[in-house]
Amino acid sequence: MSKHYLAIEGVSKTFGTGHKASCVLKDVNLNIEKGEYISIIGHSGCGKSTVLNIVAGLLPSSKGAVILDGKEVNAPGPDRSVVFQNHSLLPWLTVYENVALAVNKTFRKTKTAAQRHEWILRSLEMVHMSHALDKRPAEISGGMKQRVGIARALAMEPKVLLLDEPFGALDALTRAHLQDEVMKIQSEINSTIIMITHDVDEAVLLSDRIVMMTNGPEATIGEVLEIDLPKPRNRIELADDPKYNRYRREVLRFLYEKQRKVEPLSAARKAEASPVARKAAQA
Ligand SMILES: Nc1ncnc2c1ncn2[C@@H]1O[C@H](COP(=O)(O)OP(=O)(O)OP(=O)(O)O)[C@@H](O)[C@H]1O
Repeated sequence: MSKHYLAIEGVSKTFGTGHKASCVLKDVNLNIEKGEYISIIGHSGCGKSTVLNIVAGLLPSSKGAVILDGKEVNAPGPDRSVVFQNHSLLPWLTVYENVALAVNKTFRKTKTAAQRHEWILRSLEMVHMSHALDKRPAEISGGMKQRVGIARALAMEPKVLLLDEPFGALDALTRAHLQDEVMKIQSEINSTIIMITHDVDEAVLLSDRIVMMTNGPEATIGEVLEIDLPKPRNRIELADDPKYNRYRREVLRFLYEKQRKVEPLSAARKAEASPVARKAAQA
């Protein structure tokens, strides 16, 4: 049995069968310790969400296994909660009720009604949403909805919090506020987090390690970068920190030099690139 808190062991994933089979992930291996903040970064379509969905138990792997705290993951469970880029709150329930739904289900047998109520209030307080308990999702901003989604996910006290581009749909300022809040919450409750991001600064700012994925098909982990910066981290101070900038450059180098994404050429650009077309243009 794995001695690590979370182990992704030799995970491969093929979608489809026969001549339509496509091997998206090949032999992904990663060990994560309790309280670690891991970011997964890689070009669009390489398989980041597939990894996250396998850890969440939403997708089965074709080969290999995910072991969480000594138990193999085979299905979704309350020990892993997921926050997606676009909030998944129920529109007919209030902020309080959205969190209550998860809390009442998870702690039905282990907490009294009064304890559950306190817990819902505390979870919403952590993300500064106590002022909007009775509002419905349509009455609050995108950033606030994402806060409630995070509160709901944390309220279930998962062993691992899985964040799939949680700040991706937010404007830069809201994004920065929410990143700071997540950093603070993580330092307070020591949660184990796996986050998918496309944002290099976000990855360096928040993570203990950045997992960089190669391009698909048959994507796997190319490099893992340890971020040895003291916490709590301050985005303004780090902007001039040589170590921070070196980490940033290393991720950028991986993405834009080592794993440069070659987009398929459009018909027009292909024609432009052909020697005949170039000659014709020069004539
Ligand atoms: N259910 C599915 N059936 C078939 N192919 C799938 C399925 N889910 C994902 N794929 C394919 O697997 C590949 C990886 O997809 P995935 O969503 O994991 O990538 P990603 O790195 O998260 O992309 P992005 O950054 O754009 O969100 C893509 O080519 C996608 O089309």
